[in-house]
Amino acid sequence: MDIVTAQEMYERDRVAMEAAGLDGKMLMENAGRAVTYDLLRHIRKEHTIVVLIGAGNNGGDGFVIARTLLNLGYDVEAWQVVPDAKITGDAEAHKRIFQASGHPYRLLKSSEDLNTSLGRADVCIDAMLGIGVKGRLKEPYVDIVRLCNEKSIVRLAVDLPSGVPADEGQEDFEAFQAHYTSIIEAPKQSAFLQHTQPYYGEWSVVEIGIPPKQLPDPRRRLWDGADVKRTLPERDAHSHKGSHGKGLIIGGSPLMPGSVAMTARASLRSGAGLIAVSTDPEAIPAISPYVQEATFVEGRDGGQVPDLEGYDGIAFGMGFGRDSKKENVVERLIEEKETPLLVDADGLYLLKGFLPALEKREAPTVLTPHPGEFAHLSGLSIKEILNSPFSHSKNFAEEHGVYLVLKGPSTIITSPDGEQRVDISGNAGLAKGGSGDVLSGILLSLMMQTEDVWDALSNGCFLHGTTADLLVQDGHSKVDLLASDVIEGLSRTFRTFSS
Ligand SMILES: NC(=O)C1=CN([C@@H]2O[C@H](COP(=O)(O)OP(=O)(O)OC[C@H]3O[C@@H](n4cnc5c(N)ncnc54)[C@H](OP(=O)(O)O)[C@@H]3O)[C@@H](O)[C@H]2O)[C@@H](O)CC1
Ligand SMILES: Nc1ncnc2c1ncn2[C@@H]1O[C@H](COP(=O)(O)OP(=O)(O)O)[C@@H](O)[C@H]1O
Ligand SMILES: [K+]
Repeated sequence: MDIVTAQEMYERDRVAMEAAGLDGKMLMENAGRAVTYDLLRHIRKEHTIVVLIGAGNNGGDGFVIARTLLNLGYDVEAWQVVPDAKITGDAEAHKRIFQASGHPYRLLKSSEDLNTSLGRADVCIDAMLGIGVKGRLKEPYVDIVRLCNEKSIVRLAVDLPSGVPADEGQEDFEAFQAHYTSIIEAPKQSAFLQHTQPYYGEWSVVEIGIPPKQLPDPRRRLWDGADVKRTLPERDAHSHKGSHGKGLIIGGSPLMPGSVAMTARASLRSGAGLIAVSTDPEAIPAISPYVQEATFVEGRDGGQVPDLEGYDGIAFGMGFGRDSKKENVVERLIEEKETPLLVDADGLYLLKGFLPALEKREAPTVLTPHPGEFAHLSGLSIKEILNSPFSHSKNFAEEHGVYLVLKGPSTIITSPDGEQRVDISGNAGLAKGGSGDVLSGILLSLMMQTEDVWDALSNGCFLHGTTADLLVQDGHSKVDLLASDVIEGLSRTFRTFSS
């Protein structure tokens, strides 16, 4: 499923109109009806419903929704919150159809009247502003949004909660706080940002008849279970351990043995053929009982670099420590340019001074920062990153020729040529030390089992988050879930998603 900016959405509407001959009124009818039937999942027959209708095409959708609900016999009060002169174009055409159907609407004169109406209602449908919103809300919307947000009422939004910007990059806004949003045609960037996503509540997307084959590709999409089923490689019946990749994991230290232990175990649970660990010798007794299938390599005494040859993939950095005396390892890893390399955690701190050297690498380089680590690497602030994660990830991945996995509740995976995939699986149970180490192990393993690193990374993020979701649905809670539970839970996820 594509993820779009407001501009890209307008382009889609234009394609539908010009290339396919669907006119704006048809699209609005389709949108309003599709949204109505989607919203009905949250409405009961005995509910009293207020539909709030704004000045643009989002308001036009509102007239279609109000009419459809009234036609179906629901108890609806349609409120036009702007003067008549503001309702123009397709929205005006649908207002006329609404009136011709014999339905009355109320015109907002004072927010007091609306307040009384909202006080009686069970459900409020926000069809005031959509992708056309610019800057902070102006009156009358500010007042209305505040009234709605303070009422104990089911709040449903059409396309976007009014006031939420469609695109990344805007942090100063006030908005309708939806419990559920019915998104038209494609999710907008703001459905995935930490500061805007909570306004959507739960959401899903309705199809409105725009012909998919004619659409420009935004090179930005949601990666879902169907994508995983389609792309996860099958394990060949005639394979041997060498067929599934020999991986090296460099990390861990006497005070942080668990990190590398979990990366190694997650890697093996995700199908890697062989895993070798390079760690401080003092850490080995803590690691080996947890992951008996792994072997250990020599060469971490006194800052030595282990032998890097003969591996199908290397993961570096988890629990490694940030002592700059260990930077020689980073230099050597970058030189090993034909082996795929994943860098996480402390490795990302040590990598910062060597970023320009990354472009010499021939095999894929994968960086898996959370926003704090990405801030360190990029020199941006965490706030800047959270505000515009799509564009900052894209710029960084293109500039340094790397795959960037920017982790968070929505994880954005960017390829060196700037294509982006978003994984929204997972839950707050993963917000715990160790989750990232497990993810690195899964990613290393999947990278070694296919030629397609891009799919491997997307699938790895999805399997990691989905495992946490399945565990929380059955047996665990978000409170008790541990990173090591996710490793053991992978069995079930692989059974579900591999063919
Ligand atoms: N064919 C199509 O295109 C289809 C479109 N569809 C639907 O249309 C929606 C997009 O419609 P849109 O472009 O009319 O924008 P929309 O969000 O309704 O708002 C525009 C109005 O908002 C006002 N306004 C802006 N900022 C403001 C602020 N801060 N505070 C206050 N007011 C502000 C602005 O005022 P102005 O700046 O002009 O004074 C203008 O009057 C889209 O989300 C989807 O729901 C579907 O029906 C499918 C077919
Ligand atoms: N609230 C959340 N919802 C979904 N996934 C989350 C959430 N919090 C964290 N995660 C996931 O958990 C992992 C955390 O990684 P990271 O921050 O590196 O953890 P650590 O370094 O502590 O192991 C990432 O994959 C991230 O996407
Ligand atoms: K809206």
